[in-house]
Amino acid sequence: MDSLSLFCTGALLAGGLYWFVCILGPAEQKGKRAVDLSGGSISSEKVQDNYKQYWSFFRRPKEIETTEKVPDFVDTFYNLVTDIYEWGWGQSFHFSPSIPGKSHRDATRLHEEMAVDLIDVKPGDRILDVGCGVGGPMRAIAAHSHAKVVGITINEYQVNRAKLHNKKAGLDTLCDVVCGNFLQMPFSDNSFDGAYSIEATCHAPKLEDVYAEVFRVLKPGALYVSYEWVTTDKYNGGNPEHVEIIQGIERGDALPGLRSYADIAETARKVGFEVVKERDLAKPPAQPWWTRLKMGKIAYWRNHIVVTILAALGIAPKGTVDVHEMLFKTADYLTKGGETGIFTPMHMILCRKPETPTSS
Ligand SMILES: C=C(CC[C@@H](C)[C@H]1CC[C@H]2C3=CC[C@H]4[C@H](C)[C@@H](O)CC[C@]4(C)[C@H]3CC[C@]12C)C(C)C
Ligand SMILES: C[S@@+](CC[C@H](N)C(=O)[O-])C[C@H]1O[C@@H](n2cnc3c(N)ncnc32)[C@H](O)[C@@H]1O
Repeated sequence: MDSLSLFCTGALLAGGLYWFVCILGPAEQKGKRAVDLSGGSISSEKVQDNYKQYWSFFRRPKEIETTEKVPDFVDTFYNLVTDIYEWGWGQSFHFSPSIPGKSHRDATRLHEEMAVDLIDVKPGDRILDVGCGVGGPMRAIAAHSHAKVVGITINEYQVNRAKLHNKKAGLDTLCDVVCGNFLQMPFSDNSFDGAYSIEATCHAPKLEDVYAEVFRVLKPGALYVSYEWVTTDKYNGGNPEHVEIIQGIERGDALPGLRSYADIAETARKVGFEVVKERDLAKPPAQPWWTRLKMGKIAYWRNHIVVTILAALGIAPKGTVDVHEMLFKTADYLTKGGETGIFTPMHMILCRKPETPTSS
């Protein structure tokens, strides 16, 4: 090979590698790098076992129905997926409607700001983020509203990630994060001026339990908004294809059982809330939320190769490949859920805690 063809081959290889890693690269450029993928709070050698344990819950559905076991199962799930989510999606672990001409990052931020705008918050108010993840929404909401946000998550690894991100963003004076169970929150009665939950309460085995806790900690007159994962009126439990899609979503997202849209307002009223507004934010004119999942398909293949190589080299924990594969399949089920219209991740409910207690 003469030196010119050697140079051209080298340049092509380098260009290809650059395209593969950087241009095709992760959805979120800042934050997690592939070489830092971990099993959250699970030690590297136990990731594979924990993944098997996660699946064993679904072989014994009764276990998932047992309320006390669910938070542990959800905690294990988030140890397994948090780094992959951050690496491939960003710091906000939720969907948002696509907005023509806007980036995913902007569409995500607008969806988060809408939540805080709905609960009518003033600068300096103390508000609660129920199921806060690594705090993407919390930071957008604090920066937009100047309210003080307290987030709660069951996963200790997420608490540490969220605190680190808050500090880096210079928002640690406005944002605080607590490790705890939203079914039994470590906060006093009547202590928050508002609350929101973004795609998190779907992990509660009984929605009533988490709504009752939010009701307890809110001040009278305060508002709570939630974006719920639900099946829509198009879902037909007698259709095997529908059942397969919904089961696929439940298994790949640590859900003890998806609820119907019709259960949400009923549950809110049952715990004492007044329902101010309820709407599926995915309905037209909103643009599809699942296009981002579909568009990322080539990057997911690239990620699969990267994860396989890193696990083979012992850089990523064994088991990361299985977790990644599970998410890959989940993305397909979610897309089908969106395309058929039987599922929405953004059924919005806005509730108020009455000024005076209602007699039951
Ligand atoms: C609200 C929840 C999480 C919603 C979403 C943030 C996540 C649901 C499915 C996830 C993903 C699927 C495919 C992954 C891909 C194979 C990988 O290469 C990069 C990360 C993914 C895109 C990942 C990112 C987060 C999701 C979109 C639930 C849990 C209640
Ligand atoms: C899909 S993530 C959404 C996170 C965040 N709202 C966002 O949009 O980025 C769901 C969150 O709910 C939290 N969660 C689930 N069950 C919980 C429980 N019982 N108590 C506290 N947090 C819980 C998870 O730990 C995770 O942080």
